[in-house]
Amino acid sequence: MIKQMLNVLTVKGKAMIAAATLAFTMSGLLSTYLMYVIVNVINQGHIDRSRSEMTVLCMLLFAILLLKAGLVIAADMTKHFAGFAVVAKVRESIIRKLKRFSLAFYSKERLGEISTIIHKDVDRLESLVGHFFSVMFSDIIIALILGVWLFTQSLALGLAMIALLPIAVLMLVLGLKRSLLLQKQTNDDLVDMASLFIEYVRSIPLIKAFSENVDFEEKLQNSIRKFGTSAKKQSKAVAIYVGSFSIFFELAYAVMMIAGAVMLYYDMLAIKTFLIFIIFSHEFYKPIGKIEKYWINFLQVKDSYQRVSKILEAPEMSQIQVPQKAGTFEIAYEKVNFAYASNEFALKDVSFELPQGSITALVGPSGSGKTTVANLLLRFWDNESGAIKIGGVDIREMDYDDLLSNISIVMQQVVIFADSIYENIKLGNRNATRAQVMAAAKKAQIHDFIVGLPNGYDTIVGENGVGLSGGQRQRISIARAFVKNAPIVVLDEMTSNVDPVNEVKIQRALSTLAKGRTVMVIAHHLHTIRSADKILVFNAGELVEQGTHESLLKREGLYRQLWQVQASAKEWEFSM
Ligand SMILES: Nc1ncnc2c1ncn2[C@@H]1O[C@H](COP(=O)(O)OP(=O)(O)OP(=O)(O)O)[C@@H](O)[C@H]1O
Repeated sequence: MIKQMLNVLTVKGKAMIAAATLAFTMSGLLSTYLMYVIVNVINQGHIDRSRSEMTVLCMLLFAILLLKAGLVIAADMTKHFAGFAVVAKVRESIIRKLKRFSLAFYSKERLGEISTIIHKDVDRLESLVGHFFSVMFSDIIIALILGVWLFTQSLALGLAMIALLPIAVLMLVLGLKRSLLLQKQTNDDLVDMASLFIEYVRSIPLIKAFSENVDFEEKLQNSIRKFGTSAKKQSKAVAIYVGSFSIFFELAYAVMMIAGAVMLYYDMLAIKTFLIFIIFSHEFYKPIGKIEKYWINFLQVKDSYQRVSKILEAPEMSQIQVPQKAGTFEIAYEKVNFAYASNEFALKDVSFELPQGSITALVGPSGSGKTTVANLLLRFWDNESGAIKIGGVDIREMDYDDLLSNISIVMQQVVIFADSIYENIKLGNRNATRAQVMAAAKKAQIHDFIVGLPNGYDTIVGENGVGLSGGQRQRISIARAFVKNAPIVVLDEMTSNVDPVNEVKIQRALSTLAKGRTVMVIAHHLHTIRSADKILVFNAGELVEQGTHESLLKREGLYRQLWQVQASAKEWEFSM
């Protein structure tokens, strides 16, 4: 696992960990050397020596202290740099990967998971790989060096020093394994309890409206009790194994002391050697005493590491080696079949064409597959069979960034970032000048609104900024499409009601945007797309009719029915 985690690091990161380990090791060894000098002084009675010798000794001690302080500062800095390098590298890799997944990857649970990974898991990796590794490695190296040295001082006392360690470590490992099993149960119970709490909070309005919901509350209380019981069971197990480990660990030291005292009594050991063992065995025992801490850290990070690896190793959307470019921008769907993994819905043998520069509307009952058809063009998902072509080139043969650069998207749910309006529009084209952004906003009918804001184009919107209405958001999104100036536009018409002024502005902006481009509109209000060049009518994943508004009305088909339903709904609205 250590090896896998180190893989997260770049060569530079690994070098920084090695440097931090070296600095910590040297600093630790200097501390022991300092102690050794003092032991020697006490043992050999140097106190009576000449003044000049004492001065040299004091200066040596002082130099060692200074060097040690310098090393600690260097080690601390490098370990933090290594930590930052981990965070930056992992987050960058995740961001790069996220863009390369098809949308099938992003289920609702995944979104929560990704956010946990980016925030919590990467930080944990940082703390372990960056901070913990160097300290742990140096503890082990120091212990090994001191262990070997102590054995050369006295083999017998060395053996006494380690006599009980295997039992202590065995107790600890067995206990930790049991705790691991119990931890899984505790975690499962915690997840159950948390989900029930979320469900409870979400349904509070319902619970308030329909008297008390005794059953639900009882379920919640049971889950709290269940979690409490498993948490207690785990704490008990942990206390028992930590306790037994401590007993054997302390006993190991006691055995060494007793053995040393006996050897001293029988003149088998010099007092200085005994003194050395008493002082330096602490450093030798240090990493063993910290095993539990290391283990717990590893367990926490293991989960985080696995979640991070799951993302970094998840299969990406297929990328072509020698990408092709589209020269023209007519679109063709040829016998396209596609199904989501999670439900029955499927697009069946869908074929149609969108001539370059024309407006095509996708209509049909809710759930008939209009959005799915549009999403396939953006390769949010890949079709299973058939082909989608732009200018005769299969979109899977195009470079993905190139494909997206040819398409502007105006969706219903407009994502506004917590930034200035200017930056939000510029998102459509990073190279756009301020004048181009303003020209786009004018064409999108949003310029007047923006200049009326306190800081004009520099007003911060989105989270913690100025709020925008649905209509204004959509016009920002249209402005983004204008600055992007892509030859293809995919448009999801708004279903929610906007006020008549906003609606007129949006319609005007969209008409300007559509000029000279190949436009695919997912239409919900049939009256807005009457003048489209072509209307494609979908039903349950199949393309059932296509033609102009007039030609489709003449046929006694689904379009006519939908038209009549919408017309009668309007009449009903007026007669209310
Ligand atoms: N991400 C998804 N995962 C699984 N199924 C999906 C997903 N998105 C849509 N579907 C399903 O595919 C079917 C078609 O959905 P789609 O959004 O394409 O229809 P639509 O015609 O655009 O509907 P609406 O007019 O209501 O927006 C629906 O049954 C829907 O539940």
